[in-house]
Amino acid sequence: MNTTDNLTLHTDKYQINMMYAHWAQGSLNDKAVFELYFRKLPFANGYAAAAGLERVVHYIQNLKFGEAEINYLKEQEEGYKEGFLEELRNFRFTGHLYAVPEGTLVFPNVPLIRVEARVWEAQLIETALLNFINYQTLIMTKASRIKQVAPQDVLLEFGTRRAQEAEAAVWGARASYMAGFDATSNMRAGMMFGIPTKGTHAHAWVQGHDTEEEAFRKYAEVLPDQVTLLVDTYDTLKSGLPNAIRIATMLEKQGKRMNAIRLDSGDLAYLSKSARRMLDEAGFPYVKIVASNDLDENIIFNLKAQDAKIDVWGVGTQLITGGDQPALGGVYKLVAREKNGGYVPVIKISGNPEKVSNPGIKEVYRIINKETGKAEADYMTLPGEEDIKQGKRIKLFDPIHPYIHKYIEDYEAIPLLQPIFLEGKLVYALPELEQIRAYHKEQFELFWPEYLRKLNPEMYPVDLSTELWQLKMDLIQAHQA
Ligand SMILES: Nc1ncnc2c1ncn2[C@@H]1O[C@H](COP(=O)(O)OP(=O)(O)OP(=O)(O)O)[C@@H](O)[C@H]1O
Ligand SMILES: O=P(O)(O)OC[C@H]1O[C@H](OP(=O)(O)OP(=O)(O)O)[C@H](O)[C@@H]1O
Ligand SMILES: O=C(O)c1cccnc1
Repeated sequence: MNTTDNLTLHTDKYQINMMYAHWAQGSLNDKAVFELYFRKLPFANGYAAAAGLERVVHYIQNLKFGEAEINYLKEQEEGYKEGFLEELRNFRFTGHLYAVPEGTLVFPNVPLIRVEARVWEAQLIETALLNFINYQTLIMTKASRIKQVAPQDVLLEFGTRRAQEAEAAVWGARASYMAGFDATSNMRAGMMFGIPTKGTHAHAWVQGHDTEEEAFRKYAEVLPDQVTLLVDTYDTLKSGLPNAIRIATMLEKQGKRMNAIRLDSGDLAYLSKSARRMLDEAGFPYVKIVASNDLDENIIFNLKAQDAKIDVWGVGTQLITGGDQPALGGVYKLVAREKNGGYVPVIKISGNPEKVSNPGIKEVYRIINKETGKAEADYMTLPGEEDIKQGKRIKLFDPIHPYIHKYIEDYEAIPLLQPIFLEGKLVYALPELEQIRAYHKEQFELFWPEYLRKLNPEMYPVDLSTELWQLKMDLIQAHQA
């Protein structure tokens, strides 16, 4: 095996082949503009939470074809010529990259990233950008849904053992934390990102002793300030709880308080209520109840409806894998290309109206109604449009049914895309994780609850300016002709 930390070849072969063809026909320096966006929200949610930018920044900064990469390319059946490989030796990202900050609530068809670069730079990075943004945005959105059903409870990310490999585990842990999870069980994620870490113990600890009580006692002797006992190895109510209560009693004699018990099987509503009663009656109202076992936002919501007495939720598989939706379908599409010294907009036509791309380089604004303080729509324009910059009256209309429209005058237009790299130089100070978490939380204030609810949310409007809409119609017509 040839292991490598260099992600430059973390791309699809067709990107390299297109780069080669651009080199061969002499167009490698032509500029191109690509936008990354998704067309459909995951989990039938009303919003997604943007994530992945930090990983993108590190990736772009470290792009470099080293000798190992060049040698590997030499072995390929395509027979790439030496001149091309020589060009790759000098490769670095020299373009502009704009992005929506991590933690922003985002909606279908809004560009999350815009890349303006030499065509072969822009082409190379497509695969990795989609890989990072699709996964992290998916997991942050899932975590955000879970946070919504248990906003006051403690949420622990337990997914590593079921994650789609190691990098997914740590970046998924980070995405969960940004969405409002309180800690992760993954120590590497804790070390890499400064996320708080938490852990209880496994069934193996109990099975590895002669009795459950002995296992609990030994654990409490070694970690008296961190005692959370897993009570379901043999019989939750008949054995686990009475033994845990013995340990809580022992700890009190030492002037200490047991943290919690953990339930990991059975009817979590019934068991948590029974456990709460037993703990309270024994004089331990402060001992918390942790639950785990294939939880997701729907089960947690249901357990709360059943008045389950659970304070802390450990969520693994269903969070870190996306559960009911294993991938976000974000795409990266060419929207403009250099021709005769300027940019010309391009479009991708499809029989499915939702798949027809929005042409041209676009600015995206979140339109906030000043009277209500709430977001009215996201609004995409072509770069030169002045009305929005001067705060003049704009028309908001549904791009598929344009007769549905209204005008808005008293608004604030917040640009969503921030410059991250300009001419290859990083111009963006990556925010601290805590800042992203706080920013994500604030985002919810901007939206009416109808757009945010977990089940059957209203669709938040994503509109085109009249000029942009007209350009799209003209290009569709031109192609049909
Ligand atoms: N009261 C409840 N209401 C709804 N769902 C519940 C309730 N209690 C547990 N669940 C969920 O139902 C599922 C039960 O799965 P399963 O039958 O595999 O668990 P188990 O047999 O009790 O435990 P295990 O297989 O881990 O020993 C889990 O996803 C769990 O979170
Ligand atoms: O259920 P999740 O949401 O994925 O959370 C993580 C699970 O990992 C551990 O289980 P373990 O690997 O020991 O397997 P088991 O409990 O399913 O037998 C833990 O006890 C949780 O049940
Ligand atoms: O700390 C725990 O209880 C834990 C961690 C990972 C997976 N399951 C449980």
